[in-house]
Amino acid sequence: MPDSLPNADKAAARSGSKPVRQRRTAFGRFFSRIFPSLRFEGSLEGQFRRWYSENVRSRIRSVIWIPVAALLIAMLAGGPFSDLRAALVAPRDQSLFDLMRFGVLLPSCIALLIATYTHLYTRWFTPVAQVVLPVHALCFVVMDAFMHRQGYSLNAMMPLLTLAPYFVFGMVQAQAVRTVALVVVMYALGGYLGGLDSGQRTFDLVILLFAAALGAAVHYSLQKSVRHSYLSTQIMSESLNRDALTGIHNRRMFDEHAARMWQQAARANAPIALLMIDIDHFKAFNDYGGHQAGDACLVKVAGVLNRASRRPLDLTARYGGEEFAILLYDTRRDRVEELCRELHASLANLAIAHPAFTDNQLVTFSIGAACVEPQPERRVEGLIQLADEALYTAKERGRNRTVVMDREYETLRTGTFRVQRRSRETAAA
Ligand SMILES: Nc1nc2c(ncn2[C@@H]2O[C@H](COP(=O)(O)OP(=O)(O)OP(=O)(O)O)[C@@H](O)[C@H]2O)c(=O)[nH]1
Repeated sequence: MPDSLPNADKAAARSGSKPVRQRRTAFGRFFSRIFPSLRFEGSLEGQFRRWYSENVRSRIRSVIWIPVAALLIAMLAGGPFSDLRAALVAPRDQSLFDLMRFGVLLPSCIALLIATYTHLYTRWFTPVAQVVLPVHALCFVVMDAFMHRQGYSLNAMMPLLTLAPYFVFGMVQAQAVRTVALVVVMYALGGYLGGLDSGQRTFDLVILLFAAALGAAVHYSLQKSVRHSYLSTQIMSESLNRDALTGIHNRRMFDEHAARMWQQAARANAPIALLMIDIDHFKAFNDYGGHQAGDACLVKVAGVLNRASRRPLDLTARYGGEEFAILLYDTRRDRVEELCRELHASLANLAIAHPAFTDNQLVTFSIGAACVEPQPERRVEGLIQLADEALYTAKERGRNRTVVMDREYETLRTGTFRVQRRSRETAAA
């Protein structure tokens, strides 16, 4: 898919529908040239947002504690410390003021704070904060107008509230800009309804818009660098788990995934299957066709095998050299046998000629499959050993075939197969 396509067109191309032409104004085109969209393609954007919001969770929590603590102190000061309150904030009619502070600001801050400690945070925090912050803006401007009439000013709170969506609440650029726009609209509306002096209102709005624009520019460049480092970390960890030649998962990923799947299956009483696949006579392929042709053959075989692991928990990996492994979760013997037949047929369809044979013989592979129900007292090494033994048997029986083992697992003793294999090799020699 060409990189020059806009995101919407790429998504449309993937889904097979007609591309949606985005109509942009000249200003929109000019703006997007200066600030290109930071959004990632497809599911990566969702992954990034989840990662980012988890990353800023504790920071958000610590910051919300500040207004919660301040408002709780102010509330206490209204009871046993009323003289102190009179000395600090002295509006004569407290009822509206207290309604805003203790009826709206304090409960909503506490709700947000609690959310940061629970599982609700992931799904609900940002949408709720996008509503709560403009409501706070409305409260502040009403309090502002009230304080003005009393001869006090609260203006400093508004620029802080305008910057909070960018730098405190862990929102991505579009969410923060939408929230800040609402904060400014609420301020203008609240200031008008609250009867704030029009000169003061205009001055405050200019300050707010300035803070909003400055915040957006700084947030944009911060987001750019955060996204950049996220992407490099993602690419690095992906390449750590991928085989450089074939692009499928590598041995390292296989080992990690096998151990995790084993534990999961033991907990869920689910059967799992491991297929070990080894290309037949591959040394001869290299010797006659050359290493480059051998590499190309490995890539094609990996492509065939990779199609076998479509479900989320299944995995195809290059186990080493010309050997591959497929792990299948919750899969029984009959399905394994069917899948192995399909794999042999798919490879035959590719019709890769074997250069070592003159009679048009094609490249084939042998499959050793192990089907077991993991038990806590057993280890995943037993599964690998059983599949390995099945593969060895398939080779021994003439190659280009599948051998499935399952009951042997009951009597499996780690290490014994290798001993048996060696003694068989000695007897054959
Ligand atoms: N081209 C290429 N060859 C590789 C690669 N990794 C391993 N090999 C070759 O794979 C061959 C494996 O040969 P053997 O283990 O003797 O097995 P075989 O010839 O396939 O014999 P059987 O498995 O018994 O059918 C060796 O010649 C390795 O050099 C690779 O990345 N590229």
